[in-house]
Amino acid sequence: MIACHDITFCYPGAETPLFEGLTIEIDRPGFHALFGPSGVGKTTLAKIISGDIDTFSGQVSLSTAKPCLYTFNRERLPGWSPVGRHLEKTTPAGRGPLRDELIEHFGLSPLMGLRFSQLSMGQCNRVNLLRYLLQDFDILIMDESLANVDDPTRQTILYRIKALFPETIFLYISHNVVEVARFCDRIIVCRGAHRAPQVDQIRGQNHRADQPLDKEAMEHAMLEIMNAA
Ligand SMILES: Nc1ncnc2c1ncn2[C@@H]1O[C@H](COP(=O)(O)OP(=O)(O)OP(=O)(O)O)[C@@H](O)[C@H]1O
Repeated sequence: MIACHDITFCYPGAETPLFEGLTIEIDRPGFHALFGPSGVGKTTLAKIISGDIDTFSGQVSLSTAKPCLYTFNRERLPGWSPVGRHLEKTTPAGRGPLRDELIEHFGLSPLMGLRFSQLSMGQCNRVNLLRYLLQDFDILIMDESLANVDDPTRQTILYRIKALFPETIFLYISHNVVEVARFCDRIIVCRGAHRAPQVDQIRGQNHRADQPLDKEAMEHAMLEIMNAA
């Protein structure tokens, strides 16, 4: 459903390519991760998949009917606008009930009367992610979208997204090894163009709120991810 084949990409002026003949595949819906050290190219790969960067060689094929959206933390929001009114104005037709459910589960109800300029970074990031979840998409890339959000709230949000969108592909970029091992199905570990293989794929716990958590398997996945990175 996401297939990147033989991708080579170099930023203009850079001495070495960021990716050289990189191939990755995600063949089923669910919650997957892009993981790896800072600067290894996760955001760049996300932008190649979403179509924001098109100056690469190789092929990207997305076999989905609806678009692939890319969202990141610190996205620009209309600072002067009251949050509730902005969400009402931008909610697509028929998505009001989903919006209201997400507002409640993302812990945003008390903020609806405030302006964006009055929100914390973590509050802005939650509202921004919610705006994307109301759109039409088959793939959503979440680039550190829950940065500055406390762990219990992140957990609630991730469980809710997984329950509400079982047929969608999420590509979750995060530096939190515990989180990706727990919530994600496949973890694509980016290792850099100079290493072979450039990426490794690890199975996570893909945990849902109504399941028991296999802590031993999760710790094993965390070790595998750390060793691969
Ligand atoms: N527009 C750009 N022009 C030139 N180089 C860039 C550009 N954007 C990113 N880079 C470089 O490409 C490399 C990969 O950046 P990228 O943002 O994809 O990494 P990342 O893995 O997402 O990092 P982080 O985890 O810190 O967000 C870095 O060395 C960065 O300096």
